[in-house]
Amino acid sequence: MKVAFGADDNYSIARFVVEELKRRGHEVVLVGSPLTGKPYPWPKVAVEVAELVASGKVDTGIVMCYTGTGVSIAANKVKGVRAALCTDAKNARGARLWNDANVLALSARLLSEEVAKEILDEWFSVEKPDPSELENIEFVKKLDLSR
Ligand SMILES: O=C[C@H](O)[C@H](O)[C@H](O)COP(=O)(O)O
Repeated sequence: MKVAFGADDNYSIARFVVEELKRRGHEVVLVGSPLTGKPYPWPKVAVEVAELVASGKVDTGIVMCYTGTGVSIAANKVKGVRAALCTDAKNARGARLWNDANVLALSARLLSEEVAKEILDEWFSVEKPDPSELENIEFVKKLDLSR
């Protein structure tokens, strides 16, 4: 898969996730600090990754900041993006299965290498949302609260 990855700082766990994605055979498009090594504002990281996902230039996106909250909030401002802050594998599975999430938000503060691998396992193993959730997912897709 083609995966956009962005982080606001050059966290060691960010570098680990990028290497893990490549090891799994994904093509990684880097946004922000893992590319430049310099701090990059979290809203910019999130919106740049989200726009790559919304435009279909990549298959999925991963955003990371210290808490994971800022990037998840900002990514969700981009129409067509459903970003989910996931702190463990079960929530990552739920986000794909029940929410059809297309951007994974991660917390550099909380994430260990072991949990990162478990989260990626689930994120990439769910191919389609649960049919029983399609009505809810479609409802969310149609939401446009911009005034
Ligand atoms: O939600 C925001 C993120 O957790 C940031 O990573 C955190 O605020 C640190 O950002 P900065 O390095 O700009 O202080």
